[in-house]
Amino acid sequence: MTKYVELDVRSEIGEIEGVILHTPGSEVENMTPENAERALYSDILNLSVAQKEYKQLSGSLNEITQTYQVKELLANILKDDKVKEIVINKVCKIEPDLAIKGNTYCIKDTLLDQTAEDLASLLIEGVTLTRDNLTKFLSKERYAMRPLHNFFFTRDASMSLGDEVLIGKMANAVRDRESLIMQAIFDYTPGFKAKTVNPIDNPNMDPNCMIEGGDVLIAREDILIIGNGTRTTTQGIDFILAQLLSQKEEKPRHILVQELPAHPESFIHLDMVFTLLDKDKCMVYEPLIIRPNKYQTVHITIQNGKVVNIRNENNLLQALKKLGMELKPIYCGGTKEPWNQEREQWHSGANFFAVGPGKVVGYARNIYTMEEMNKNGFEIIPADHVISHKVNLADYEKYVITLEGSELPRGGGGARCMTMPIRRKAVNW
Ligand SMILES: NC(=[NH2+])NCCC[C@H](N)C(=O)O
Repeated sequence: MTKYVELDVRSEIGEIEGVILHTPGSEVENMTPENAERALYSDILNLSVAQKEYKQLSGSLNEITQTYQVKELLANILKDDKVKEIVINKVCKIEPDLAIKGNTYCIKDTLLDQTAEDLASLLIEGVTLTRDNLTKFLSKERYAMRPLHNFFFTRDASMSLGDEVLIGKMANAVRDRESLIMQAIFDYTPGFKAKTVNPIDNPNMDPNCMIEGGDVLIAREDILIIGNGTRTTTQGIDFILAQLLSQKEEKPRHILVQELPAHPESFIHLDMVFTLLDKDKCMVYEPLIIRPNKYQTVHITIQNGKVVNIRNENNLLQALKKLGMELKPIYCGGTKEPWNQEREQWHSGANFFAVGPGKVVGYARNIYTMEEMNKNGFEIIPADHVISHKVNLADYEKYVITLEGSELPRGGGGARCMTMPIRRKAVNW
């Protein structure tokens, strides 16, 4: 690592100055139809195609900003034997079978014996079960320690909020090790300056507390928009609320909560139905965000360490407008056919990652969404043209860099889900 980075993220759209990625590896293929659901997948990805598409994301982001890879960051901190021991002990705390001597899955000593690089790979890709006794031979499990199938969605297990990093309290145990790794990276990487906040360190944490980064959007320095659904519970949002209250700021701050449907699974996070694109534009899945429906929008105002108001709003856009943020919605799947809206939302068509105001990354396959973006002044630029320097991004005021996206969306997310920003420039509102 070359320079010292102070974490600082106070919007969704400020010019990006650093982002954490994880290139998908063998962990995304290592599942069977039987356990794909347990892995939180609707299908099994083809790794070579997924990696080719992923290169479009990482390659174009490399042209724009400093990128970091989880595996390299992890290997780097594990070089310190003390950190290595702390990390392994923490992993064994959340996956106790790994440390119980005589237990089928006990591999703690094997983990301790690894070099930093190998350990980093094993912690992400998993450790297969050595079938050296009858129980292990007959076991239906392939892994002693399971792969982290979802880690290329780096958005979810940790989130930058100002100069702090909130560690995700994952809804599913299969993703818990991701949070642990991200916290270790922020706590021990000498080149990062960031304070981590982890709900599980709070002795009074509500057992129902769940928070994932796909649900937490920073609209403006004083406005958080948080999805409430299968991945982030009301208790999780109350944890964030309590954090903000403890800062006792004089200036009012706002949390807008958007309730999400539990089905289909493409509604898992708020960023699958709503993302910010520019100072005055956002991407919406219209049936949920704009059209009247039973899913509530709640506005919480806090000031001087107190909740001064909590009320229902008609919808997210109206609530934002009252706070002085008037956003023009661009429709995922176009304006005409609910059929196309549904299809493109399913393929993460609403999930855009902003590298600056009016400069975003998304999937090319969602052609009706792209048509709408184009109508709204965004130039459509294939990632390959950025990587091969066929275009100069500085020539465009507003653009979408497009990733092919036939394989990656089958993992259940898009460009925003695959990026964990750690630093953005202030927005000149
Ligand atoms: N921020 C997001 N929308 N992330 C998508 C994560 C998808 C992943 N398969 C999961 O179920 O956890």
